[in-house]
Amino acid sequence: MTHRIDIQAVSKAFGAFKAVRDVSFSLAEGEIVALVGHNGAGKTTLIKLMLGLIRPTAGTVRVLGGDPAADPAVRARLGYLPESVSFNPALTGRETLAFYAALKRAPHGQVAELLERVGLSQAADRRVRTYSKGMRQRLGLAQALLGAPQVLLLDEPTTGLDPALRRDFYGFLDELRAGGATILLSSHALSELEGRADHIVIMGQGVKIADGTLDELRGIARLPTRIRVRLAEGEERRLEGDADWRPVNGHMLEIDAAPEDKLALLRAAVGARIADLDVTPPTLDELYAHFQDRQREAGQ
Ligand SMILES: Nc1ncnc2c1ncn2[C@@H]1O[C@H](COP(=O)(O)OP(=O)(O)OP(=O)(O)O)[C@@H](O)[C@H]1O
Repeated sequence: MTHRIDIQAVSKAFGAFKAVRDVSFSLAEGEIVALVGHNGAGKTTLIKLMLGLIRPTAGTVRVLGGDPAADPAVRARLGYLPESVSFNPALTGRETLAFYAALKRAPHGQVAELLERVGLSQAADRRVRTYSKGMRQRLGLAQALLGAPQVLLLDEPTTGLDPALRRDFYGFLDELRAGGATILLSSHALSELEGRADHIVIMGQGVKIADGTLDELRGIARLPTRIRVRLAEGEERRLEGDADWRPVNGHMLEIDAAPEDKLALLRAAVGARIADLDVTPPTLDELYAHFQDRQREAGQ
């Protein structure tokens, strides 16, 4: 598989402070990767390293086969949406994008095309000061897409967007991925990443503490899956063969199933007369808390 981004044993110190320590991961073509971690975990530092804005203290950062800090041609093929995007409020959306197109030496024709693509055509000639947060974020994304980049680095892109706009935003990222773009997005909003990121890199205090698909992370963490059943009318308040089911709300039973017990417990549940069944695997929030606790216990 071709790696669009390859980070190998990268450390970055600011003076005596080590913001990133010995981090390795890679991003393949057409992949959406989420970089998650608490405030100060090192996410923005990693993005700046990928953008070539800063150089690693140790290790190598390769983007599109080159060194982003040394090769302007590599940087020209990257799109970046910063964490807090601020535009000149006196310019219109169209003027703003034309300004960035000139800076990036992107064809001027892309301005109208991208405004259309992010759904801002109607508002293109209005001043940015009149834009809502969602419209500004879409203008930011249009700016990141100038020059048709193969790699997009998006720092907290959905902060401040309402659920409908977030859905639109992720739909848009799916379209870009289908076109072959590689997308890295940093986020605190873990729940919204489920089912959206192909791959998750969890950072904690400058160190990578976990890395994998959601299923892989679940496999490593071995957290229980919650099974909840509602028994059919008149059924006894217990399930055969297991005393560990807890009664909930008087008419339901619940159990936290270890991965190896899950199927047997589900069979026991569907073998009884039940009216309903819910199976909830560990969420990304729970996995994140688990990996953070593990890191704390390891005293890193
Ligand atoms: N130029 C710098 N000089 C000194 N320390 C820095 C510099 N840039 C970042 N740091 C420190 O490095 C650590 C990692 O910061 P970074 O911005 O990468 O975190 P982050 O994961 O993006 O956090 P957030 O979610 O709050 O944006 C922080 O403790 C920060 O204070």
